[in-house]
Amino acid sequence: MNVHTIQRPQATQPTGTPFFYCRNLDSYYGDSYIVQKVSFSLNKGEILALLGRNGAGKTSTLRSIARASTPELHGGEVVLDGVKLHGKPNYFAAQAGVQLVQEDRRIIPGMTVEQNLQLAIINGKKGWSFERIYELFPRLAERRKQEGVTMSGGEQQMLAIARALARDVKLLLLDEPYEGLAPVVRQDIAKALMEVRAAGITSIIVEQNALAALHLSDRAVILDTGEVVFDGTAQQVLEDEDLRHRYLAI
Ligand SMILES: Nc1ncnc2c1ncn2[C@@H]1O[C@H](COP(=O)(O)OP(=O)(O)OP(=O)(O)O)[C@@H](O)[C@H]1O
Repeated sequence: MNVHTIQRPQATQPTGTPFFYCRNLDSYYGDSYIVQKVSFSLNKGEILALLGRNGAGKTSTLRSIARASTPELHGGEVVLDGVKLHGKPNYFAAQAGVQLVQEDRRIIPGMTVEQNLQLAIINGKKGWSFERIYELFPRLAERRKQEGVTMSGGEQQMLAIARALARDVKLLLLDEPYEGLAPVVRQDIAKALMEVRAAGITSIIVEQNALAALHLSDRAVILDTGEVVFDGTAQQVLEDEDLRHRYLAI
């Protein structure tokens, strides 16, 4: 499948109470004010590309939404499916359905693919069955008895996404899912993410390869020095050369 030709419904700005929103997020590393009044919202089942140059604050925003321990969220609201994630202990976000797939993939050494999946569901609500996950990623099915860290980068990325799906994920946060992957493997990941989207799961993708992310996404938010400078559809960014040049250098 060519992701460039995927037909997507027209993305719209959420009206009423959106499925997900963050409002005026303020996050700090120590005294450094990094995420500055970031706000955006998403409809259920949409993919949002969170873009910007190096150091713009993409990963920090993603981590703030996931309520990771750093950067520290000092202010703002994060609401998913009507549930407030701000003002709660950090672990609550995962319980409420936020899953962050980090750039380094975090596959547990010494464990097989299947053991990595089993470990993911030891605590908390279960999501997709292993059968359904293996249908999405046949490569993982073939390698279920193989030690996870001995697989290729693409297969490890599949396992990292699979672990999130094994949990009851409502908002999938992907930090650089294409990092270090060959184009053909990126296509496999893109195809899987479109299937995840078709299953109604909402995703936010941070990706250096902005064009690839835009072709996959409904919506786009661009950050510059920790602030939102654009919030609209992915199509708008694809069509606006000035905008792309100014903030994404593409
Ligand atoms: N652990 C940290 N401690 C202090 N400052 C940090 C830390 N992590 C990131 N920063 C700073 O926060 C700012 C935003 O970084 P962030 O990683 O969120 O940007 P990014 O847009 O994801 O960049 P990249 O595309 O290069 O990964 C940068 O100035 C960075 O140096």
